[in-house]
Amino acid sequence: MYKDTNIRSVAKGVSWRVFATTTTIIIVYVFFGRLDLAIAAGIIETFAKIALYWAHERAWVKIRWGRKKIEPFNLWFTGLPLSGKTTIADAVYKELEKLDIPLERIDSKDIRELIPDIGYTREDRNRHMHRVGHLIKTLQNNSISTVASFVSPYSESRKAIREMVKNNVVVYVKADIETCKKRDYKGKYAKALVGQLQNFTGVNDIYEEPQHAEIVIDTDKTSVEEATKIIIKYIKAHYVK
Ligand SMILES: Nc1ncnc2c1ncn2[C@@H]1O[C@H](COP(=O)(O)OS(=O)(=O)O)[C@@H](OP(=O)(O)O)[C@H]1O
Ligand SMILES: Nc1ncnc2c1ncn2[C@@H]1O[C@H](COP(=O)(O)OP(=O)(O)O)[C@@H](O)[C@H]1O
Repeated sequence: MYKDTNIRSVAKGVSWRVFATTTTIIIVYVFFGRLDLAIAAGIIETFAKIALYWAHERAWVKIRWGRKKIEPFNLWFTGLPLSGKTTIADAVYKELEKLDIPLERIDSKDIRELIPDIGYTREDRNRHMHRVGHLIKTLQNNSISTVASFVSPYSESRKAIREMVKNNVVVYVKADIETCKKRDYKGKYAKALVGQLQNFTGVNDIYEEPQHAEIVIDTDKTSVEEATKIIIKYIKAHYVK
């Protein structure tokens, strides 16, 4: 959130004066044909109206009436490991930053570093999701929208998130399991496939496909750029008008 400072109000007063006073000088000159009168009117007006503009602007800063609270949304990226959640969510976040709305990026790796003692059993993941939901809810209370990316493989935890937060937009980042294995730059599938990782989604744990996702991105057919455009278009149509 940003707050208009005093100096900004003064700068606005000065910049507006350049336009407005030039107009006044032209009008006086056109009507009276006297340049001395036009310049005198311009000088008096400049000083008087910068002060009046500043007072008017600062009074309006204090008035709440007519202000609309920004409605926060939560973009929730779900999908198999290496389906492309982080890549697309990062690109979307970068675009959303340009809209100048209060925004936070929440990625599974950051949260798992923040809350390290959590595993990958169904119970642990659901507990983890509940904490993340609480975090998003707290941010939303301060009008902060979120771009969150988590495997979130179980329908019950996605349902819990939907119930906890406002304006939840589920983006199902879809990729064939074979595609994900090929994208394994983290070496996680390789480890899971030889039994070094337990409860690894897609190998020895299930991924329950979302049935009611607002947006589905098939990354086998859709590029990161195209996916970003689709998601930004949705957000602009529904939340940032
Ligand atoms: N069993 C197991 N052991 C070790 N590492 C694992 C395991 N399962 C998943 N992963 C990796 O952790 C990432 C998933 O974490 P998430 O917090 O998104 O999962 S969840 O939403 O709580 O289900 C996920 O990372 P991403 O590739 O970023 O999705 C996985 O690479
Ligand atoms: N269409 C696509 N959408 C998203 N990622 C893609 C796509 N095509 C290839 N990739 C690659 O797949 C990998 C996905 O990794 P990442 O975004 O970390 O996945 P996740 O967060 O789901 O584990 C990246 O290396 C990315 O460049």
